[in-house]
Amino acid sequence: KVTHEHSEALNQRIKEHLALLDHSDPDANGWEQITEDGEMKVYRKELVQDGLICDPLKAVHSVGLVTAKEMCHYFWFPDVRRDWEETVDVFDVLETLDEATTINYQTHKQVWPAAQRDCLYLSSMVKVDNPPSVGDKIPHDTWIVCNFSVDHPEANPVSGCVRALIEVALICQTFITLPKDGGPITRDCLQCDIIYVANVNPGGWAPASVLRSIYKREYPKFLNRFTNYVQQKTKDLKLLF
Ligand SMILES: CCCCCc1ccc(-c2ccc(S(=O)(=O)CCO)cc2)cc1/C=C\c1ccccn1
Repeated sequence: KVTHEHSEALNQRIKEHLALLDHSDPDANGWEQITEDGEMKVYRKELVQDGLICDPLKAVHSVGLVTAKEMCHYFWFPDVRRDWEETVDVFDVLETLDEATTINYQTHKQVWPAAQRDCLYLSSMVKVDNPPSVGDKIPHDTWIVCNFSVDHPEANPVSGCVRALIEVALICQTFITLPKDGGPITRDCLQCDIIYVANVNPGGWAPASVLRSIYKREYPKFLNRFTNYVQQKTKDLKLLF
């Protein structure tokens, strides 16, 4: 459905990201694993565009105790962004397009000797109906958050920042193991499978070594910190489907 000027672009990106649900073996297709931490595996591809390091990043993870909607809600919800984001300085919502879509402006902490980066992007949370089912596991529900760079007349960029361009998706699926005793579904029955992809164009020169070490260090940290945050935030709340 078209509700705002970016609806078409959003729907197109969601379609492309859902192709990831075919769980094509990340170890294939040229993905190089850079981290493994329990259920979390982080992959990258080496990609240079116009002399800039634009390595695609993909992470797969599976966490208990939370639903796909909870994971996507806390990833999308602007009011809690500072609770789990630690590389962001300035964060503003420039426009709210609908109850699940905002346009955000943020700056990232400068990493010497590169110039500071900022991002101006649309962020939308969408429930996926009839997702492609994979193997024999049937997901209870599938949610996606898409963050992608857009222009906006009201952006008041922090001077000195280089505009980074992002294409990010967080896809979450809830799997439920019904309790043996036929009792109610509790958080112990939940498993949330996560696919996170991030394509960041730094928008201008930065040393390859600096960029690649930032990504190798920061993505696993962010995924661990964010998933722990959601488990803590939801542990005494009603399950949100
Ligand atoms: C010289 C430094 C160039 C890189 C700067 C940078 C650009 C973009 C981004 C970034 C990373 C994740 C998203 S998101 O997943 O949409 C969540 C919303 O914030 C949006 C933007 C980060 C960072 C810099 C650091 C960095 C890199 C990974 C992970 C964490 N921090």
